[in-house]
Amino acid sequence: MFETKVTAGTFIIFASLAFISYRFTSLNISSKVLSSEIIKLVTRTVIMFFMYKTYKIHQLRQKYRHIPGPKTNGLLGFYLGNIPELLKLVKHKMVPDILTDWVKEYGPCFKYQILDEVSIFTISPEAIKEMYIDKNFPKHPDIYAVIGFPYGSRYMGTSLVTSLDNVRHRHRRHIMNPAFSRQALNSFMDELNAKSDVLMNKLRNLADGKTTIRMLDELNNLTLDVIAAACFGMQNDSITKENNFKKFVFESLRGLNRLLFNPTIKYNPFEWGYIRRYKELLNDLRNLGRTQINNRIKALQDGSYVKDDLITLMVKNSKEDNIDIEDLVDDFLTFFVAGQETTSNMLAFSLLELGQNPDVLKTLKEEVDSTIGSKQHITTEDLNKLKYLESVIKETLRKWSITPLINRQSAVPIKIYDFDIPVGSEIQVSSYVSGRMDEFFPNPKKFDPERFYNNEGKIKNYTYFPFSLGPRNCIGQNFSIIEGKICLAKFVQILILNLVQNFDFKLDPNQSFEGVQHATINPASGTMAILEIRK
Ligand code: HEM
Repeated sequence: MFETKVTAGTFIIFASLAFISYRFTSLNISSKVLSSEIIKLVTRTVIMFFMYKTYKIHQLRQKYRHIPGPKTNGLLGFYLGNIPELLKLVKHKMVPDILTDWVKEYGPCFKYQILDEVSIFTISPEAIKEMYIDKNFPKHPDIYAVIGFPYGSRYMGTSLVTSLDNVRHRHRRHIMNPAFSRQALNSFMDELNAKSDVLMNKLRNLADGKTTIRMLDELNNLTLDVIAAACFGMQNDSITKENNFKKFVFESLRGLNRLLFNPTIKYNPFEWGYIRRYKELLNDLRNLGRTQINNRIKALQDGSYVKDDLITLMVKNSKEDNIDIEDLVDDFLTFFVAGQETTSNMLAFSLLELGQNPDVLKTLKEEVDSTIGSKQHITTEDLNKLKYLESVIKETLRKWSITPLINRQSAVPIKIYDFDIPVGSEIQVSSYVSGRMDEFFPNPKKFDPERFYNNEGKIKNYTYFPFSLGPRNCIGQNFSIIEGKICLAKFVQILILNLVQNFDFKLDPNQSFEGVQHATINPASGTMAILEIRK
């Protein structure tokens, strides 16, 4: 949002300067007169721009004055909105924690202002249903334009996540859905087991009761390899080796996070070198994606054996759907951005909670021992029986919903509680915030998987939506739950027949047990754990 404003302002000033210089150069006027005239015109342009903005902000504030929200402070607050207090607050808290506090202070539907934009935030289950399911409001352009084209370079482009056109989205989603069907998920079980085994083997060598392991790093490698193999038929082995693909994916996410949290970075000349390198990196990453897609196109043309996986579906349907290779690269990258870090953070938070809640860990181990014992290849049937494990994962996503915020733009007028919401408003919701409301989840700071265990009717609808809702919900949600269950089951499992055993673990007490916000919410210290072979 902020970024768009700065870009528009800069553009207007540069365009005026270019126009003025052109006019005077063509009239052949002396440089002294030219500079004083330029100064006058620039001053007039700036004043007019400023007056125009003042009028627009005044109108905007009038439009939303009936909705409560944090007050803005004086004249500066009129123009900047709530930026000054937000900048103070984010030093100590994540944005979703600030929003949680604001719900308590201003009620379940409130507004806040950032420059000349007002955002509405709500936890209303009825409004969430209306926006995400009944009316399927489109995504709001601000944030998705940045993640589609960070620093003006194509990254996720106009992919399944970033597409603002619901009709186009429906079409593409329809093509990709079969790659995540029940049958398809069954076919991933070999890869999921195999990749988790590689990680467990690596961890066994580090499980000496002394070495502190940053679990998030290890889990990041696992989730990268799993998506690469299951969706795109790539065998990278990032768990045990460094490789360019891993480097490019992780670096590209880091650059995106920097931009999201500091939109002014691209106006800082000291950062231009970094931005140039970042753009080259995106280019290299897209080249790798393009090669992968071209290989599959060729294999299909040659009649070679190919798996009926996501990349095959994408390629096969691209011709008739008028999708070009760059669109395919957008989606290729999107699956890594959307599915890799999210799942590894979910797993790292699960371990962080299990390490702090020994009773939960004990119950989980008992379930894993009694359900799969020392079986090494976990099947779908095994997973279906691991209900407590599933509750552990669901509760992790309640307390630590990985996506901090999602938003929609109201396409028609709606009412949230007693407030009329004007058409075109940006409306934000957050499963993190709803998940921390006492009225929906009593004692919300407590990690309690029982909330989800045999949970028929226990959870109020539309108060828990870590994978979003409706036609634009997460296509990979079942995939990530299965992946999480296999990985956690193997982590705590005792394997007797092969004489290899997995882990007991304790958390390094000298770490933060809080979250930190990037594009996703991560455990602040990355879940530092010391492993021992399970006795
Ligand atoms: C714990 C893990 C995950 C969480 C918490 C999560 C969360 C979400 C959320 C909240 C959205 C909606 C985003 C929005 O409205 O902007 C989303 C969309 C999406 N996710 Fe996930 N996700 C996870 C795992 C995955 C995995 C494993 C994959 C792929 C293998 C994946 C692929 C996608 C895609 C492609 C979309 C866009 C769907 C569409 O608009 O049709 N996600 N995810």
